[in-house]
Amino acid sequence: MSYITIALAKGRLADLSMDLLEHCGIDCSEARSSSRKLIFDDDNTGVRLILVKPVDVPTYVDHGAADIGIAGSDTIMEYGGSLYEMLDLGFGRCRMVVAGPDDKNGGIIKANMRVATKYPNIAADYFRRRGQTVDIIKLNGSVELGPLVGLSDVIVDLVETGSTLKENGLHVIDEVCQVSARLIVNRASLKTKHQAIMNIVEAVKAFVQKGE
Ligand SMILES: Nc1ncnc2c1ncn2[C@@H]1O[C@H](COP(=O)(O)OP(=O)(O)OP(=O)(O)O)[C@@H](O)[C@H]1O
Ligand SMILES: O=P(O)(O)OC[C@H]1O[C@H](OP(=O)(O)OP(=O)(O)O)[C@H](O)[C@@H]1O
Repeated sequence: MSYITIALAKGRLADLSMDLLEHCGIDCSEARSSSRKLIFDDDNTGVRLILVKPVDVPTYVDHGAADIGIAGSDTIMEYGGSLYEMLDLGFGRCRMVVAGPDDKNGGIIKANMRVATKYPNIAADYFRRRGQTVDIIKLNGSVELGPLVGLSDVIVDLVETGSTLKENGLHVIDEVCQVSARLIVNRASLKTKHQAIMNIVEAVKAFVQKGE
């Protein structure tokens, strides 16, 4: 059987992504309940789900190992590549910000600042557009530690409730962009499996629009 493969992010987007697909008739029950398995076939719909690290969803889709992916716009933007971004799914909403120990007025922005971030491409692009030379330090988590231990002057990271910043004495200096989950499609798959992919895209779109 030739499946349509959908890459889903493990972690905080997983449940909402599976809710969405289940509303579109795709069985996610095994993917929800299984602990270590990574690949799940629904023979009724011809959909294969694969579970990957959130940051890797664009990689699987860009290389054609998945036809469709659901990922945060932060990871899609950071990856770059030539993916089709088909839908804003409206969940996983947060903001990408520059934050530091001083607020807007005090935090601005000395020459040759050190910027800690999980998003080196987005951060570099933001400061390049401001005409500012910075030193980017790539981290993989707990980014808020950077300014607290003298690793960096500021961070570029996600803020949702603001409690991580607050509990670490950091303030938003500027917003880089809004973030939400997106449905992405491999360029070649959209040509070679057009109808099957558009059936899924249209079903997801109808469900998302109903919730708006
Ligand atoms: N408060 C938040 N913090 C981080 N990401 C959020 C938040 N709210 C929504 N998101 C979205 O959820 C996506 C996945 O986040 P998640 O924390 O599951 O993965 P991750 O940060 O890559 O973690 P890990 O490295 O532990 O796998 C992010 O890329 C972002 O689009
Ligand atoms: O504004 P808040 O609601 O506090 O959410 C923001 C925090 O959540 C994310 O971290 P995550 O939980 O993914 O952990 P990480 O440090 O390992 O990236 C993000 O990187 C912030 O640290």
